[in-house]
Amino acid sequence: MDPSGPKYFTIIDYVIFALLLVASMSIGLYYAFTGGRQSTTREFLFADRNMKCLPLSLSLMATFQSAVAVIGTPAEVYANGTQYWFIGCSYILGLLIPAHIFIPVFYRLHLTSVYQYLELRFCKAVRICGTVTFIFQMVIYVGVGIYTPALALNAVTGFHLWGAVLATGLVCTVYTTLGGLKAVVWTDVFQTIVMFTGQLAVIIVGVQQAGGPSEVWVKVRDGGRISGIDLNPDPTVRHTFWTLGVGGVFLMLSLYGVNQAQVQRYLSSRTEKEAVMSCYMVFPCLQVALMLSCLMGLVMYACYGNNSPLEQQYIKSKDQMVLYFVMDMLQNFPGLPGLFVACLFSASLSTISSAFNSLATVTMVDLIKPHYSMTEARATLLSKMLALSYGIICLAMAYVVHLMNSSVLQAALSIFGMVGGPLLGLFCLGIFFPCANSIGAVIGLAAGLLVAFWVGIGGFLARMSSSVVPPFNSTNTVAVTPDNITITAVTAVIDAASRPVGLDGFYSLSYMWYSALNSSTVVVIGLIISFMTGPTKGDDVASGTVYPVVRTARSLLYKLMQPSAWCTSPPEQKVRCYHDCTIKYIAALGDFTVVKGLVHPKTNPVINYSPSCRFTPVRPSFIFGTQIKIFLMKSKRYMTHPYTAI
Ligand SMILES: CC(C)(CO)[C@@H](O)C(=O)NCCC(=O)O
Ligand code: NA
Repeated sequence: MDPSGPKYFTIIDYVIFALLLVASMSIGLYYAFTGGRQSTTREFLFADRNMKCLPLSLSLMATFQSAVAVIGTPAEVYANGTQYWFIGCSYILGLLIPAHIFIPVFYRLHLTSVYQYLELRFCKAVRICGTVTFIFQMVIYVGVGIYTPALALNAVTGFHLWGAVLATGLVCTVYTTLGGLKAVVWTDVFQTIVMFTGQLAVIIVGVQQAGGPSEVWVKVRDGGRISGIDLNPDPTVRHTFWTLGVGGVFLMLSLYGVNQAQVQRYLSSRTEKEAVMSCYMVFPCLQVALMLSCLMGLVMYACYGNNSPLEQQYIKSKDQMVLYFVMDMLQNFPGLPGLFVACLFSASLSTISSAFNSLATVTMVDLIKPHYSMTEARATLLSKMLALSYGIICLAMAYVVHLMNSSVLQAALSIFGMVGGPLLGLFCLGIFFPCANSIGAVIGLAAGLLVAFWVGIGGFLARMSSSVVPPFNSTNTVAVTPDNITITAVTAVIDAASRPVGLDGFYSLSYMWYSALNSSTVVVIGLIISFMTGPTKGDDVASGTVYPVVRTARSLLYKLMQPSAWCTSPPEQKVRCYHDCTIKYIAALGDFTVVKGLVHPKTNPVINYSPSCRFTPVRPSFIFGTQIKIFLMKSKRYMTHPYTAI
């Protein structure tokens, strides 16, 4: 291994990199000139609402998997071992909950932007607050996403920094602007394949250079890089099972449950079932992505051990490790460095394009359309101009990120928690708490953002000041204390003394808890303010905007415990439903008759109903699902209460 100086790209590397950009552009152009030629907003922003589950799931994964994860995760595993891998546990609930709670609610409301939900459930002001918060979140995130690969590339290969930033930003802006969501999704698919291929190639060559898989295993095991599950309940420890596996669920919910970029994909699928399936399929894709990046960290450790290029001062930051490793290991494999750089840029392009498209959507749908009426052609043109202007704003943001300096993975995940967390809380307040009102929602969101920035910035400053005066840690103590017995005692004392208390304790909260903390703040403050200002009454909540948690749980429990109570009698009388929801059962209680059937009021509003029923008041324990209004065909009389549907 020759560790000296920066390595340079060969012509093949440049060609491979250029091919990636050309291919992505071509996909954009293809969708600009086929189908409806992107002439309607429905096509430009929702891919004609006709997407299938496989491309959607790859695209869903690609959106929040950027160069940040590709170079940040291996650097984390190299430095601190495989504890981070436990974030994979959070994917289970982090995808099941969106699939079965958020998708059904949003899909059935036929939304165009997820913030429209906030207006339906609360009011216009809440919608605008939500939209602005989202724009803020994505613009910062994209800044990190564009800048990260360019910086790493620049530091290690001498590739021009702002040239790379501009190339990514421009290519991405062009194909997003021309090809709409179809181009975004299909470039995501292509770019995901390039990303996986690049990572796999580096891992394979790396393992070979390190002397084979068993050698890698021995080295990482002896180097203490295989972490067992850490069940320490202390919330200030950066990575434990609890911070990653439980705190991570909230992070995942803010990304996969309520983020416009993802919800837009769910909404663009052909059917609700397909949307749910695509959410399920994200699980294996994310696990593969996580595995590849963790393995890369281990292989890197096997090659360098504790002799990291960072310590040898070949590079300046942890985030340059992966590219240094790639250039170092692959210099005798012309084309492979180019493939990996393509992998890195693929990861970022797929993120940036999704962000541009979703930003254009919300600006159009939430901020412009409700206030100015315009023709479809003008609206589409404006959407395209918006995608373009966000491209330029994000390029400017990349420059701001350039001025800050922290580990990119932690920075990105902190942004998700600090801005995405309060947004998650806002949606949870609406979906799970029928009593929450608009004032509660706005003040709750403000409180959540306030706490987020207080803890986030407080923590950042605290870390900055503590890194000036390096704190004692156990390794320092071992080095200076000759006697083993005193080591433990001294370490324990220092640990106890340095455990942060009071406000410092608050500031040292693990960044993996940010999403959970901030979303809970919004819910708690939102509920308190709602109760103080007069909670919303059940009947005043727009139908379909609340997820009936208690009723769903009760009906599940009921079905489990008393399945025989569901009896069906021959249908004879018609019942008409005037409610926009799917009805599976109509339970007419009193004499306990249940009619089974699947009804959608738009397509088939009539359901057969047994005549033996009398319309006596419902016993509360038998309410299943939302209440519906039904119409008796025979008597032409509206019955609003005795019938419920699930
Ligand atoms: C979104 C998660 C946390 C899911 O593992 C992951 O993709 C990740 O760590 N992303 C970091 C941000 C980024 O890659 O842009
Ligand atoms: Na991506």
